[in-house]
Amino acid sequence: AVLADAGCDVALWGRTTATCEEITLKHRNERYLPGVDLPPALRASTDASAVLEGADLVAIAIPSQSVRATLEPLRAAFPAGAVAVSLMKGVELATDRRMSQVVAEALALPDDRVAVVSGPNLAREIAEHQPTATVVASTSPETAALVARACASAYFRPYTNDDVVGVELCGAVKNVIALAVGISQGRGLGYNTMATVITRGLVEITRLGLALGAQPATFPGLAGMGDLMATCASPDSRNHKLGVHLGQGMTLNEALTATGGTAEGVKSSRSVLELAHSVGVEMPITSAVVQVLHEGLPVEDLAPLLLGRPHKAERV
Ligand SMILES: NC(=O)C1=CN([C@@H]2O[C@H](COP(=O)(O)OP(=O)(O)OC[C@H]3O[C@@H](n4cnc5c(N)ncnc54)[C@H](OP(=O)(O)O)[C@@H]3O)[C@@H](O)[C@H]2O)C=CC1
Ligand SMILES: O=C(CO)COP(=O)(O)O
Repeated sequence: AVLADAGCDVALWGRTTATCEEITLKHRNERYLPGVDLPPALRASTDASAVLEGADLVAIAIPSQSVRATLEPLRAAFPAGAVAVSLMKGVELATDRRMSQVVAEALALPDDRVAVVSGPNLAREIAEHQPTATVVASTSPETAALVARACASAYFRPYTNDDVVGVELCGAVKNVIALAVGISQGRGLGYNTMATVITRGLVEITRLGLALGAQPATFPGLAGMGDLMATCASPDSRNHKLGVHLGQGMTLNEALTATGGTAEGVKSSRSVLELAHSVGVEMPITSAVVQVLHEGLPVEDLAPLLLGRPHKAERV
């Protein structure tokens, strides 16, 4: 819808016939965006080859852990010269790879034909044309500029960036921090706790990013602080919501069912922590979230675990 509103000729590929027909004929997607009118020019089909034919730009928006398996069969149909755009905010569990790396590998594309879009971009608000901005990152300035031109509209403002590593890590790790904020809110804790988790969460994101070669300026930007704020503040965020359910005492399975949709931080928390271990970076909030979600740590032990660590200077 963003691309169509920006003037692009857009075809969608989906795997469900009824959803594709609903989008093309009724300009609605009631399951994912109830009540939202989609641009009438949007058309959708389950025929991937037909949708990909002649495309200049291919935007990919599916759950991170399904990207490789979904894209590999499409490699032969991927249009020569087209740019792939990753909208995913996760890290592949089996390989600890960022999504632009998975996309490039699955489609056999060079880095300069891959871009990443990430920022404070909650889907429903965008679908309602509420103003927001985003970051378009690519190792190629030409590719980033092409994607930015394609998606810019009266309600959607893209900024280009060459720091793909930083932008992608911001998008993946903020989901883990939003889970921690949700857990604290589910336990009835207030704004001091929320601000502490967000601020120290940004420190974790920055530390990991710098160790992996990201640029410092990315972290206070839209993909970093911007998306962290949106996701941790919004009751619509799936990661935030799932954290609230856990904080209120649900098991992980109960919380996944109650939340619905994809909460990327659940799986990516593990791959992010593995990445941190691989470069010797300490991520106490991420580690505590992994322990609550996957290792049986009771939610009431999360805060004592974090606050009981040895005291230290703030900028370490
Ligand atoms: N929603 C949001 O506000 C934002 C999401 N993102 C990121 O975009 C990515 C996709 O998220 P989102 O769109 O919310 O995810 P959803 O869970 O809403 O799924 C989106 C699409 O992925 C398809 N899908 C689901 N599971 C699979 C699978 N196993 N294999 C292939 N396709 C599948 C769905 O198809 P079907 O209907 O047939 O199941 C649907 O068309 C995530 O990485 C997320 O972090 C980024 C910014 C904002
Ligand atoms: O990434 C998002 C907003 O920028 C969406 O967050 P959730 O995946 O938690 O819903």
